[in-house]
Amino acid sequence: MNKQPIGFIDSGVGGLTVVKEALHQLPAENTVYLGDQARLPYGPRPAEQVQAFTWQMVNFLLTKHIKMLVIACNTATAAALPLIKAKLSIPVIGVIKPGSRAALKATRTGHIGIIATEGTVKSGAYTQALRTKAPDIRLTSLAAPKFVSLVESNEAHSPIAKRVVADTLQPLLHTDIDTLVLGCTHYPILRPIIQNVMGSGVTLIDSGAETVNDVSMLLDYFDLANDSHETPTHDYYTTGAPSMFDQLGEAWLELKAPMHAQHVNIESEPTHFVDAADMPTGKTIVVASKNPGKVKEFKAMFEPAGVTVKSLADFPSVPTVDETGTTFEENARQKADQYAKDLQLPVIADDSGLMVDALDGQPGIRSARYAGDGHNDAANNAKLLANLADVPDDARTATFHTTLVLAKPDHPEADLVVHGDLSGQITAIPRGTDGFGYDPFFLVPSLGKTLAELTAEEKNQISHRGNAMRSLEKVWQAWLEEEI
Ligand SMILES: O=P(O)(O)OP(=O)(O)OP(=O)(O)OC[C@H]1O[C@@H](n2cnc3c(O)ncnc32)[C@H](O)[C@@H]1O
Ligand SMILES: [Mg+2]
Repeated sequence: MNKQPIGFIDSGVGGLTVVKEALHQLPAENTVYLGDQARLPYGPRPAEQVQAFTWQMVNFLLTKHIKMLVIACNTATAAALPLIKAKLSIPVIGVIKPGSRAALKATRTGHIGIIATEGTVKSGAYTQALRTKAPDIRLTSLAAPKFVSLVESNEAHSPIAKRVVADTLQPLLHTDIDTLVLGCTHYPILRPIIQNVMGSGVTLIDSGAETVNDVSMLLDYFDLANDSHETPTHDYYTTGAPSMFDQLGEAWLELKAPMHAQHVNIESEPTHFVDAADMPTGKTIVVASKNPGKVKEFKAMFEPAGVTVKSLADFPSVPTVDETGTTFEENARQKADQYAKDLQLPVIADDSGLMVDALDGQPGIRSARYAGDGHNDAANNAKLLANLADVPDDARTATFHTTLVLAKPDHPEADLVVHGDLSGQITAIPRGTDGFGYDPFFLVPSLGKTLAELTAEEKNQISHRGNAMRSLEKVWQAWLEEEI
């Protein structure tokens, strides 16, 4: 007895045509499904990209402890099945061979038609699978790239669908094809229209449904079937919008209860096979910034200690957290706490800025948008100079400040907070070309240079951010390892 779920992956909702058959043929099995709707369609993508995306889906489903994987997508099967099969220790089943077998069984004229995505047609996977078994079989392949979007946009029963299907299948009419392989798991949703266009003399082969026969056989062969009498669970995940997934899925599977698909982000999953033995033993921390300069600095600190560093660029769909606090610390906490909660990973966030004494600490937390929303350094500098026009040299003192906050998911009380400062003076004339922001106007009196006249390394030795990082260096490891 094995209660672990069977995993199904597809570029969208099409793989549900396989799940439908699985629910029918294998009603005791637990299932987990992932549709990569955010990156659909797979059909026109290069094979290497389909392989990378497929690995990301597989790596996500492996975290659900699946006992068997069904690649319920012809494009992904064509591009990645052999690679994935070679690496995983669980049985992996694609949709192409079962579909081919059924087509050979069905044909009488010896002429089989195949409709599929461009990627599947180009791969020649069906031709190869069919010719291996029947070298003399006659085959006509046709790409039907528009069908996937018809299904995903819930147009499968509309008059547009009828027209598109009729136009696309035109080249197959008036041939002696008596069997047509629906070589994409989305296509069975269009089955009545396809059948109508092809006529009743043509047998349609649903590659996905045929696949479930193999799943059933392999469950028995490997003694993996679930013979418990508990009510099975069916979990659905999509990288796209769950509401759309639910709508299409509930209708197709004729569910009585709501589907409740969950949104997931798989973009940070590895794009290749990850051997459990190669998994980083350390932890992951996310830098709450897309600024590559900042990310690089944090990598230099964390990675030598075995910590994987990611940034917001690795999680494109996580909602942006606004800075609405009144202090650097409030802003940094806000970002760290919210991103940690959303990503369920430890996060480091920072907030920094320039405080000018003669301006009562302005621009302060508004440094990035001093001259208005957006990050316009030139406009910010111009406003700063104008406001300091009447202030004598010795009164133009200022401080750069950084607050860094490390947060763990759902435990804001355990935040680790460090600060760093750098004192200096605002010059009237800009000097130097390095750095960013207010650097050309920020004079470090002990060096007689502005920050823009220092190399990145020299700046880091004395800067507010460098000082905060040095404070953090002593304490972050203990904090990260501490269980809460
Ligand atoms: O929050 P992220 O996306 O990381 O980017 P940001 O530009 O808002 O970055 P900060 O909060 O760290 O900085 C706020 C502003 O303060 C100024 N600033 C901060 N550190 C600076 C430095 O080292 N040199 C010059 N200007 C700096 C600069 O104008 C920044 O846009
Ligand atoms: Mg900021």
